[in-house]
Amino acid sequence: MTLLELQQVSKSFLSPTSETKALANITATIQAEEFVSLIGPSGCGKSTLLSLIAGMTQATAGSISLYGKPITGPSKEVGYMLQQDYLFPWLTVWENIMLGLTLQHMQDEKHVVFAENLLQDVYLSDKKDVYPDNLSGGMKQRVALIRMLTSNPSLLLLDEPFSAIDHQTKLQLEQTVASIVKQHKKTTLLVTHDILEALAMSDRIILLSRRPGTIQKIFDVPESLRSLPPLEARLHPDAHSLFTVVWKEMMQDDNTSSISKEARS
Ligand SMILES: Nc1ncnc2c1ncn2[C@@H]1O[C@H](COP(=O)(O)OP(=O)(O)OP(=O)(O)O)[C@@H](O)[C@H]1O
Repeated sequence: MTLLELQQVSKSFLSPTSETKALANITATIQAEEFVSLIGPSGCGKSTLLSLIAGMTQATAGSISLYGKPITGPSKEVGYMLQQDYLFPWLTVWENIMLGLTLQHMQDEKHVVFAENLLQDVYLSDKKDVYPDNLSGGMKQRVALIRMLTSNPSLLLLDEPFSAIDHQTKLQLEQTVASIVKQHKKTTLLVTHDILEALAMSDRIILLSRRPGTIQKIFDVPESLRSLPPLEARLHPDAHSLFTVVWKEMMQDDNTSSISKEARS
């Protein structure tokens, strides 16, 4: 079943003196319960695409629909999580989580119990009354994850949620996200710069070209990786051979990006 459909989506940012073409003619569909990663060189429009799907900005051309209905603004059906947690420092963990529900008028018993269970799943029940300043970066991201999940959105948009934390915590969080997404049958679109992370977590990987971002290539992740938890998938030989394939494709388009400069230096 198709959950998300993008038809010829383009986005330009206009200023009085210039126009930045961020995305051009993006056409793609994402099926319910699919996990898709979005990769591509810096500035190719990955975050812009997520904010369009989240209904935070409007496309310049084309259409985006969720369950066949056009996206016209933010919706309860779509959860959005960024690199930084944006927890309110003057609220406790539990108050931060409840705020999300209150703002969406969803503070009923069913959702409160759901939030309590999720908090338990990520081993943070004992941190309910703690303020964010007393949490590690990984804990803050887990709270932000639960805050997003409590309203039970169908589609999760994750914009580099693991990039601001240390490597060990990132690997643990990948495991947590993968298991929650599977257990709760979510559809997920993840923006990442980490090709191995994309291979370890996804069913498909969409590679965007450099700006204006167009779909350069879509990779199907083989069952040998999809059947494994991310930590094991990262270590599988297929992940390493596919890494090379994806990397080469990325470099074909992008001889001027910071990544290729780094690789050549
Ligand atoms: N609000 C805005 N106003 C003007 N230009 C913008 C705006 N948001 C993004 N852009 C531009 O659009 C292009 C795409 O930006 P975007 O942040 O989507 O890229 P990205 O692929 O997510 O980059 P990165 O991987 O570095 O996070 C960039 O050139 C950026 O400067």
